[in-house]
Amino acid sequence: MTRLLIKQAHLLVHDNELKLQDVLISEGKIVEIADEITTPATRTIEAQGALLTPGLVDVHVHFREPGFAYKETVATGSQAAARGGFTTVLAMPNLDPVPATPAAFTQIKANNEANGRVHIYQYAAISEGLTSADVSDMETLAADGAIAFTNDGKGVQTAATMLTAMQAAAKVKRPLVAHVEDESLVNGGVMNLGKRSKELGLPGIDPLSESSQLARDLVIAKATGVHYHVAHISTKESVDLVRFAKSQGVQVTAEVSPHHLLLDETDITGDNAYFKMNPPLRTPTDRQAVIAGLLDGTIDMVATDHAPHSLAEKQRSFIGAAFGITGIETSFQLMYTHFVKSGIATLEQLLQWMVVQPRVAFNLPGQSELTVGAPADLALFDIAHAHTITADEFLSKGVNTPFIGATVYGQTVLTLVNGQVAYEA
Ligand SMILES: NC(=O)N[C@@H](CC(=O)O)C(=O)O
Ligand SMILES: [Zn+2]
Ligand SMILES: [Zn+2]
Repeated sequence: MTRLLIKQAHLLVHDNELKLQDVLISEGKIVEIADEITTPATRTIEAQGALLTPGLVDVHVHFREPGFAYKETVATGSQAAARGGFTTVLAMPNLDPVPATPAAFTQIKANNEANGRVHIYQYAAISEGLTSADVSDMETLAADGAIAFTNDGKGVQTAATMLTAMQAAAKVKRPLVAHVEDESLVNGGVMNLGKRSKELGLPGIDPLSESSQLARDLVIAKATGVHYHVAHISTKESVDLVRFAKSQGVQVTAEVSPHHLLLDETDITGDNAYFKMNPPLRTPTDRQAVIAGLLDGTIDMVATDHAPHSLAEKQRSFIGAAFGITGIETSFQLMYTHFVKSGIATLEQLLQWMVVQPRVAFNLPGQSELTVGAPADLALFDIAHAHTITADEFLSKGVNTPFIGATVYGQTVLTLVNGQVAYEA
C-alpha cells in the first residue's frame, strides 16, 4: 500500500486561522490529519508551511478538442489546470463537432477521460452549431453524462429557443448556463463601447448586449424554474439584475472571471490583443460592481473562462485577433494576491468562490473540505514567496494573457488528483 505523507502544511481551520498539520494519503484518500504523523510513508513531502487546500474547481474552461487542438488539447489543458491547482473542471462545448448530439458528446467525453489529468465534466450544447436552431436532445445527453447545457461562445438569440431550452434543462434537472450576448448590439465591436474604444479608435460592443439578454433570460428562468447560471458576468447592470432576481427567488447563480475583477478598459495599453476577450474589459464602475457583487454573494463563484488561442491568432491588431485569454494557471495566484493578501477577502471566502460554490451549484461529486475519508484531490500553494509570471512557464498551449509580468503570491507546488501527483513544481 503506497502512502504519501505531506509534512507541515498550513491548513485552513475555523475562523480563517491557519494551522500547521501533517496529512497522510493512501488509496486515493486522506487517511489522517494530525499535528505530527510518524507513520512510515512511501514518499514524504516537506510542505514547509505551504498552504494545502482542496483541489480547485473551475466551471468554465475551453480545452479545444476536438476541432482546435492547435490552440489546446485535453492533455495540455488539464496539465495546465493541475498547474493552476485545479482538480476539477467543466469543459465548454464550442468544439468541432459541437456536442449537441449524443454521438458527438459521448466521443468527446471519452476523449476527456482518456487524456485528462484532472476530473473533467463536459457541457453539452443547447443547440447544434451553437445557433438558435432546434434544441438538442437534453434527456439523452443528460443520461450520457452532460453536466449542464450551454452555447458558450454565442448567446442564444431568440427567446423562443431559450424558453424551450430552459424547459428541457429543468426537466432533466441540469443547469442552463448562459453566455449572454445580444448580437444586434455588438456592432462589429472588439472591445467595450465607451471612452477607451473612442480613444483607441476601435469599434465597441454595447454593454447592453449583455444585460438586455440577461434580463430576458431571468424572466424566462423564473417562469420555467430552471437553475440558470450566468457565465462571465461583467457589467454593473448585470450584477444589479442578478441581485434583484435572487431577491425574487429566481434560481440563479453567477460566475465572474479574474480578469473582470482585476482589470478594466483603462488598463488596455493600446492596440494589444492580449486584452481582447468576450465579454470585453468594462469600465472602472463595472469592475467595482462585479467586486461588490462577489463580496455580497450576488456572484457565487470565480471561473477562469480559460480561452487559449495560438500566437498567430493573438499577436495581431485588436481587429482580427481572437477573443479570449488563457487563465487557468494564473487564477488562484491572482485571486490570492489581490483579494486575500491585500485584505479585501478572507481565504475562506476565496475557497468558497473557487471550491465550494462551484461544487454546490453544479452538484459535483467530491468534497470541499480537508477531512479524513475525503478523496485526495488537493493543491499545495507557496504563499510566502513572490513570483513574476512569464510566458514561457505555461503548460497550456495558450500564452495569451495580459497578466504576463504581474507579480503574485500563491504559486502551485503540488496538485494531487485521487492521491496521484497531477502536477509538481
Ligand atoms: N471568452 C472568450 O473571449 N472566448 C471564448 C468564448 C467565450 O467564452 O465566450 C473562446 O472560446 O475563445
Ligand atoms: Zn462566453
Ligand atoms: Zn468561455
